[in-house]
Amino acid sequence: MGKLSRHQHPNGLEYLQVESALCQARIFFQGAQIDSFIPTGKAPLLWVSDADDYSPGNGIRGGIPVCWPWFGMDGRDGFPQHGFARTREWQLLSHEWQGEVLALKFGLEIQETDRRFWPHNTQVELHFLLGESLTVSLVNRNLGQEPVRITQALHSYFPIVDIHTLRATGFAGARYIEFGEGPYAQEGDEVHFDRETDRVYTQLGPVQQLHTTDGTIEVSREHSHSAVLWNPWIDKSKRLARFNDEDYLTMVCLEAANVLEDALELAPGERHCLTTRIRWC
Ligand SMILES: O=P(O)(O)OC[C@H]1O[C@H](O)[C@H](O)[C@@H](O)[C@@H]1O
Repeated sequence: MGKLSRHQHPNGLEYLQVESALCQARIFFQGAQIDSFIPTGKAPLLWVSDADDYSPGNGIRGGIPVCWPWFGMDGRDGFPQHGFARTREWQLLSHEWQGEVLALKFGLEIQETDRRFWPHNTQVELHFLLGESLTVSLVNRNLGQEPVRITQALHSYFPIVDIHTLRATGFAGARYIEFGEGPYAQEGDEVHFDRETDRVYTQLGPVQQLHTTDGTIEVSREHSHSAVLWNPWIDKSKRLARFNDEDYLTMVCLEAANVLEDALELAPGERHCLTTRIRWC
């Protein structure tokens, strides 16, 4: 059995450290945000900016921020981009070793001050399976009497060595909206990067690959037909908080989502589980 321990970052945030025969991982209570996952004998599977100081109240620039209960801008005054879940404290509900695989469950209690953003009676949990691969599930339950609409994403940041040589595959047949325009039909199966890319894909198949010079990362999704593919390129990198000007060279985001026509419409009593699985292959 591996080891699970609780620590505090020098700047205040508390986190869980996981060490097992299969992997090492670090998960912060703020946002239930994993910022490091290293399968044993392999390179890190998640990217995080060294410009981030892990100060409380900001989402960490890397790993997997949870965008919930809306993705992007809600449009209403004062509603934060990508929802509020990524900057709130989550609670650890359970941990269970399944051999060398660790299962962790976190829950978010909606505070009174957040009721203006989210007056609905829902339950949200984030589940991790930490083994040779990383599986993350965002689980929603509608406990109220009215249908609830949610848009969401597991905003995964990946290390890709060099954006100029990255090939992202698995996009054939999908459609995307970019910078508010489209939908465009995806041409071919592959995406290359030579400019700012901010695509919201729909009708997307369940598995994509990121081919880097260090190996191929496979990203698969369940109960999700949409994903976001993002690299800020040169100009936007200069404007982003907790991000170095050159960081765009070594990261890409491929975010398992339920957005646009793939948004959740949860009927009373309904449960939905968005899952992403990430591994070197
Ligand atoms: O800076 P953040 O609020 O974390 O957002 C980072 C990025 O998230 C998504 O990928 C959006 O599609 C981008 O437009 C946005 O810039």
